[in-house]
Amino acid sequence: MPAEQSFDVYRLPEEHEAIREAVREVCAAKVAPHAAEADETGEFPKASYDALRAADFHAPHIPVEYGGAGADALATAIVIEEVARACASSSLIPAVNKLGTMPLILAGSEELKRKYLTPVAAGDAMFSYCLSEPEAGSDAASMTTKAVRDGDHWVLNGVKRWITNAGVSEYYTVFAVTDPTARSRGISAFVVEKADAGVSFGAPEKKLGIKGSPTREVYFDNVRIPADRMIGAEGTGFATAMRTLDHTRVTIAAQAVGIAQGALDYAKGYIQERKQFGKPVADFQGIQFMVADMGMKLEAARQLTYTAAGKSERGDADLTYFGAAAKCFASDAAMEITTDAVQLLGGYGYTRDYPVERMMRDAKITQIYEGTNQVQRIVMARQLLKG
Ligand SMILES: CCCCCCCC(=O)SCCNC(=O)CCNC(=O)[C@H](O)C(C)(C)COP(=O)(O)OP(=O)(O)OC[C@H]1O[C@@H](n2cnc3c(N)ncnc32)[C@H](O)[C@@H]1OP(=O)(O)O
Repeated sequence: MPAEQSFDVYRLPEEHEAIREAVREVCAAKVAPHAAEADETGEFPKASYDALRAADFHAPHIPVEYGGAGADALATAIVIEEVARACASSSLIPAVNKLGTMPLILAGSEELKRKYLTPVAAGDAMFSYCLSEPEAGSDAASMTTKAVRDGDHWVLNGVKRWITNAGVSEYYTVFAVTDPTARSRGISAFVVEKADAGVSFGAPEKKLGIKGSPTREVYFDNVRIPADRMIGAEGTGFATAMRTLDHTRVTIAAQAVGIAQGALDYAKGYIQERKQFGKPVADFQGIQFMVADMGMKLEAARQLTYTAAGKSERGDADLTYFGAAAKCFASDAAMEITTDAVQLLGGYGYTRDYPVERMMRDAKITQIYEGTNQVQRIVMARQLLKG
């Protein structure tokens, strides 16, 4: 291969860099200014949603045939990363729209896809994902929400917990037991609408971070839905849930990378301004070593995330491993980097007058949701050790 061509190996395509620039511009103007307020008030950042929707970044992964932007998994990760760099709560908008719709994209009928993906692409509806329950978190297959067949309908009863955008989303992918004797093979997936009779929501959770992203319980009280709202075949719901997470754990990794980048960017500016002992604190080698470690961990996390995104886009056989590895590594890195950013700002970093304590609180959830990092290690080890 000619020498000049070899420089094109292993770097982002130009169109992906262009997407990053476009998202960054929208976020600087219309998302970042509301980040502190969303954190302070705990209110859904409607201004961010409107700005993302206007630029088609609210659900960029939806395929073109359903009216979406048709962004590939890497482009979607970059959108989420850049929104998270400005406001982690707002990054849950494109991330959860992908999480909620991925079961449909992977396993739904053409009719269901057309009916439900199109309004999400248009920005007229959002989609949430209902897997966890009060007693079924890491052990997702132990869920007890039931769906019982009644003629041409299914009737759902149960409670889902930790549901992002609950109450704001119009649509919900709900996993429910259709055969209690078959554990994971007795779980099926359904589309439920907020407007369906018997659907209601709990009080907003009082959280440490991502405060602008609503997290509530969802209650199903004799919710009667048409049988054609089942996603895929009966009994395939758990596998669909896991396949979905293989793809969307990459988006959590991207969110973690974005939060960490936001914290590093802020801390870099601060230490060059802040003077102690007669010079900027950035001139001290102890501080320089901290910044170097932060940058190094961040770039390693980003590279693993983008590699996993490529595998998500292609549907590679080792996506399960890479999705878990990227989510686990990037979220641990984000926690370390944001904590160090607070340290670099000293007492100021510990106050709400500066954004890094928010970023540190926001980073914490990335080690927990879409499977704790302990679950990610179970997933990775099983993949590494399988025959
Ligand atoms: C406060 C802030 C808000 C918080 C918001 C939180 C929102 C969320 O995070 S939603 C999701 C959170 N939950 C999770 O991530 C769940 C974590 N748990 C898991 O991932 C799984 O339960 C896990 C990995 C522990 C494995 O569970 P386990 O019960 O041992 O299942 P396992 O025996 O491996 O698999 C069962 C079946 O599923 C299939 N399966 C498992 N993984 C996959 C996969 N990746 N792809 C396809 N099929 C799969 C298996 O092949 C098996 O099928 P079969 O019975 O036909 O052989």
